[in-house]
Amino acid sequence: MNAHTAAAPVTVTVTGAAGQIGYALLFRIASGAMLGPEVPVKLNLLEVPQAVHAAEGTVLELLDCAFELVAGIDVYDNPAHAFDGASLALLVGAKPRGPGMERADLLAANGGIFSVQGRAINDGAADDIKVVVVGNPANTNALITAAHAPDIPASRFTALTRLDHDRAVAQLAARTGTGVSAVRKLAIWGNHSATQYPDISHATVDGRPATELVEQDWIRDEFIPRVAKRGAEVIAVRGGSSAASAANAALEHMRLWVQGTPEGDWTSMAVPSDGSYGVPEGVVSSFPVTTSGGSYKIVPGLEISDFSRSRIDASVTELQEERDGVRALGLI
Ligand SMILES: NC(=O)c1ccc[n+]([C@@H]2O[C@H](COP(=O)([O-])OP(=O)(O)OC[C@H]3O[C@@H](n4cnc5c(N)ncnc54)[C@H](O)[C@@H]3O)[C@@H](O)[C@H]2O)c1
Ligand SMILES: O=C(O)C[C@H](O)C(=O)O
Repeated sequence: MNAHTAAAPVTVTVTGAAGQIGYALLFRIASGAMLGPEVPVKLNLLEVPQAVHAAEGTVLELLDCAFELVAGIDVYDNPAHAFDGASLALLVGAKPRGPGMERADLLAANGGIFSVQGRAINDGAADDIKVVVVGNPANTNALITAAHAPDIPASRFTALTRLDHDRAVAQLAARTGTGVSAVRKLAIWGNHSATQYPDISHATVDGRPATELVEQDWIRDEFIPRVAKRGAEVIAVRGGSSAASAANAALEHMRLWVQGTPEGDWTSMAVPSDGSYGVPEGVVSSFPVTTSGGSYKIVPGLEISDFSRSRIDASVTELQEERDGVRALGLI
């Protein structure tokens, strides 16, 4: 089957389309890297009015690629129009963190964006809508978005921690002198922030337990902080927040959610907790998940060591504080 005989196009809404991540993301979605080579896409791009012109410039380039799978592209500055009929929504548009800023600084600045978009998704998106929030603070922004979409199951509102997952895979592969494809069953728990817990307790490298291949000191003193603070490292070295790697991770998050995780592996997604692993229900926390048939499932029954418990609890406490913060601001 080729693009011309395939099913109806899937409407994909991308916010922040004129930004750095948007520029690294849109061409790959349009090429079929997210939904596969047989699924046409209709792209709805949302921007603030002052950036619509720049987004239209990106559209010119998208058209110049002559991607066979693109069934149409529209640019909007009105969320109600941009989310109309959307099956997939990648909420990227937000103000990024600059040097020296913590994510908490962004809560008030970005929170308002997500309440408006949640309402628009509630009112106009397709029944099968799946949402990933990329804009920071991503977990709490997903919480805000879901809170304003009461007619849609909260489980459809997720946040991006696949970037942290990929960073952790790359660090573990480098340390063990293997390729990234040898690494399985890594997990990111908690918040997409410096408190996150990249966990290799259950990971394997070429089928061997990762914990037998690396030292505990390295895990605690190098691996965890390196992964958890990688966003700040990129900002310091690059002079701007990660863009192409974030776009790649957002695409992978959606690709795996729609197409399923491979047998014998997991991904990490921040999802509204169902109470698993003692994470209070409703808190949007990262977990190891498997996906199949367009649904995800938190990996059940993992043994959690005392060390892991304290790391997970610390990050979840931060998420609860963020939730209290946005509640105090009237955003949920
Ligand atoms: N979760 C992650 O792993 C991760 C990784 C990297 C970056 N981020 C976050 O992603 C976000 C975007 O980063 P970027 O580098 O692309 O930033 P950017 O400043 O280059 O682009 C952001 C774009 O969003 C647009 N925008 C702002 N408000 C909007 C709104 N209400 N509706 C639609 N568009 C809006 C801006 O006009 C801008 O074009 C930031 O919040 C950044 O911190 C998250
Ligand atoms: O850390 C940031 O502010 C950007 C992003 O969330 C990242 O992890 O690279």
